[in-house]
Order: sequence, then structure tokens, then C-alpha cells
Amino acid sequence: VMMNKVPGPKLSFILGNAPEIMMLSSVELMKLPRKFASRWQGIYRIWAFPLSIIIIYNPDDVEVIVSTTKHNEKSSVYKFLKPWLGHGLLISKGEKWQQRRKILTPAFDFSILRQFSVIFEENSQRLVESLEKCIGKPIDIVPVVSEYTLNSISQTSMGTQQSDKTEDAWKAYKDPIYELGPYFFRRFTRVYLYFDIIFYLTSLWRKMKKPLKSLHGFTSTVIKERKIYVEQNGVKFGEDVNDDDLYIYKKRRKTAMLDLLIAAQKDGEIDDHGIQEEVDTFMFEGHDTTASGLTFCLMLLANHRAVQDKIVEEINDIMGDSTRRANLEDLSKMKYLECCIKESLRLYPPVPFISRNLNEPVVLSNYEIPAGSFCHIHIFDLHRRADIYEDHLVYDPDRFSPENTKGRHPYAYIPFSAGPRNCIGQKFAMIEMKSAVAEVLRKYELVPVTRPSEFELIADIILRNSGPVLITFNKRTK
Ligand code: HEM
Repeated sequence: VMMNKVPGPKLSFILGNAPEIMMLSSVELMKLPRKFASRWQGIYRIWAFPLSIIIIYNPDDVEVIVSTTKHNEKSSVYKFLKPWLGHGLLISKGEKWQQRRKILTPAFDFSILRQFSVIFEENSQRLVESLEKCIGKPIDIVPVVSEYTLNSISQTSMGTQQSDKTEDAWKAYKDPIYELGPYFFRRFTRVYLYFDIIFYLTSLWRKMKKPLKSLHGFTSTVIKERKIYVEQNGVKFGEDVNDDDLYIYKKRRKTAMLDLLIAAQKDGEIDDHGIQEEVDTFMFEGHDTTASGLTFCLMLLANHRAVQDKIVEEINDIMGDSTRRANLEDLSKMKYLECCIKESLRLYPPVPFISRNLNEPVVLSNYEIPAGSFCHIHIFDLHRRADIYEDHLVYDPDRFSPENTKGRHPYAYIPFSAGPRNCIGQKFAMIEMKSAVAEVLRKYELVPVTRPSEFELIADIILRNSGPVLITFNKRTK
């Protein structure tokens, strides 16, 4: 069956109402695909002249698209990010992507994550201390959590020295990102702005230049400082990693991502511009996603007292009376905590949708989809399918126990995407989130202020609430 048989909103709806779509707020735009998802069964199409877009949210079709390298190319939607992230790993294609992925993969090897875990521990400690000041009153956790994830990505992957970068110091990086958000949104909702030739003539583009310059200035300083450090300390590349965590961490050994790139440059595999692209990509992808994940997870735990208590019980079983920080080995034993994080990534996937260019025809749900179409994968709607997840809107971490996971379609749950183009930072993110949640819960009882029912999610690259996410932290008395 051909493409034009795929169900979807009436042609006139999209074309006729295009100006209305442009008028939608980002909260309303987030709701629209949710409405469509409930009307169709896992696949629908949208014509936004001259684009034909297929939207899928069923495991079989998702598997067809993400499990091979055939449909690996990101769609033009990502080009909105190009002025910022260049052709970094998230956006690049073909041989360039393959080569970069090969250079960068060792930076996320388990042996390196083991070294990083000491840094996560220290930052979790700092997170816990910073909450001390706010005990007993509602606070917005969004800035607190993103300070944690920014420090974590920069001190691990970028090898930034462990200075006490506070919220204020990070403003120079975060403010331009917040400034750019609405501009990306504007472009996304206006099909004519999909064409570079038009876009680069608009005042929108002119407005974007300044925040982009600030962002690039920030990351190029990170690179410069690290190059000087490597120069002065004569770090040798290609040494075996010593087993002593503390030693490696103090010495800041070669294996951090930025060091790998600097090494690759010495081998002529990448140039300054290429390094800048990757640092921009990883600074962003590596902090905003986990900040979103942690925000929603902590909010859900505040709203589910029994789940919180069960996690604390698990932690107490593992840590006993010890007050030392939970290390990587302890964290790997926290199986229930892992289920809680997974379940929160199901309901609130930080990357709510991904998109591919179909460069060759493909059959999805028995429809022949021609080459040249875009394929959006709506992770958000896939994760909320009532036929896969009973009581699909209920936060129930036990869904991810080994028994309950058995028999579930492997592509029914893909917060980190899947296949060859999956998230390179998946393990990194899980350890980082576990460390923070465990340490926070050991010290505090989370009392709900913002309720999930009050959420107004917005259409953005990363899933966010339109307002603050408030929680009250009280000292935990065992
Ligand atoms: C909860 C946290 C995270 C979530 C939910 C997440 C999710 C995702 C998803 C869905 C993709 C696929 C994107 C696409 O197909 O367009 C992706 C790719 C990617 N992620 Fe993550 N991510 C997380 C954390 C991280 C971290 C911590 C890093 C880096 C340290 C990272 C770096 C990347 C990069 C570089 C890519 C592109 C990979 C490629 O195309 O080869 N992510 N992530």
C-alpha cells in the first residue's frame, strides 16, 4: 500500500491551518502530536508542503528504522542545530560520522566510566550540600540539577579542573541556550524557514548570532585550557590505565573525551574546527539530557512516597551504617533504584522524539514509504502505549523488574534510542543519575510540591516543564 494511504490529519488541516500552527504556543505544540497519537495506531503521516513526514510510535516500525545503518541519516530537522553544534556526532552522517564515532567510543568505555564515577560521587556530595541551604522550603530543582550535570560533564569528558563552578559561573553557558530555545522553536513551526536560503536572510538568524557566539566562546575556552594543560603536563597518549582510581583521577589521565580528540588531532584525524564541533555537541547532549532526566525522576519520587522509601531501604541494605559515599560497586547493586530511573525515563523521555531521512524506500506497517520522506520517531508516545504498558500513565518502577520485562518488545522502550546510532553516553548517564538520586535520598525526604498533573510540557529539543519544578527537601531521619 502506498504512502498516500497512510492515515493522518486531513491535508487541508495542515495546509489550511498552517498559520494557526505557527501561532501555537510551545505547550500547545507539545499537545498536538499527543492528540494525533491517540487517534491513530502507531503510524500516521503529515504533509507540510513540500515535506512528507511519517510519524511512527510502534515497536516493529521503530526496529525497522533504528536497528540498521541503512536509515542512519538524521533528518533536516537537525540542521536547525547546525549553526550551534556543527557536524558533531549527533548530526554528522556517512563516513564522517563513522570515523568520529570510532574515535569517541573509547571515551565511554567502562574502564573510563569507572574513573569518572569518583567525580560523580564528589559532585553528588556537593549537590547534597547545596540543598542543605534550602531545607524545609519549596525549591525549583531545575537550576540545581543542571549545575550538577554541567559540572559532571565538564569535569569528566572535558577534563576541566575541579574548580567550584557555581550556578553563576555556568550562566555564561546556560543563558545563551535558554535564549536560543524559542528561536529553534520558531524555525521548527515555520516550514519556509526549513530552507537555509530563506532562513539566513531573516532577522531570526541575526538574533541567533549573539547567543551562538557566546556559546562557542565558552567552549573554545574549555578547549584552549585543556590544550595548555596537556602541553604543560606532558600527558602521554596511549598508556595503559592504572587501576588505582584516585591516582588516575588526580592525574587526569589521557582518557577523557577531550584528550582523545587532542590525541586524534596529533594523528591528523581531526582539526580544531572538528574538536570544537564535538565539544559543543557533548557539552550540550551530555548535560541537558541528564538534567531533564533527573528533574523528572526526583519530582516523581517526591510524589511517590512508597517508592522513595523502598529505594532508601535498598540503599540501607547495601551501605549498612556506613556514611561513606556510594561508589560504583554500590551503585551497581542498586537494582530497584535503576528500575525507578528507567520508569521515569519511560514517562518523561528527555529526548521525546528523533528523526531520520529516508534515503531509500522502506515498508512500515505494510505501507510503502518512498525515499525522500522524513521519519519522526515519537519516543514519548511509544512509551505511553496502553497496549504495551498497563495503566500506562501510572509511575510503576516494577515494570522494569526482570520478570516484568520478559517478553516485552526490545524496541518498546528506547529512551536512549537503539541500534548503531544510539546514545553514546547511555551508561555514563545512568551512573550519573543513580549517584545523584542515591545521595540525595540518603540525606533527604522529598516532599511533593509540583504535581505531575500540573505539568505543562513544552516542545523543545529536550523535554522540559514550562514552569519551575518544585520539591521540598526535609532532613531524613532514617
Ligand atoms: C538521560 C540522559 C540521556 C538521554 C535520554 C539521551 C538520549 C539520546 C538519544 C535518544 C539519542 C539519539 C538521538 C538521535 O537519534 O537523534 C542520543 C544520542 C547521543 N547522545 Fe545521548 N542521551 C542522554 C545522555 C547523554 C550523555 C550523558 C551524553 C554524553 C556524555 C550523550 C551524548 C550523545 C551523543 C553524542 C549522541 C549522538 C550519537 C550518534 O549519533 O552517534 N547523551 N542520546
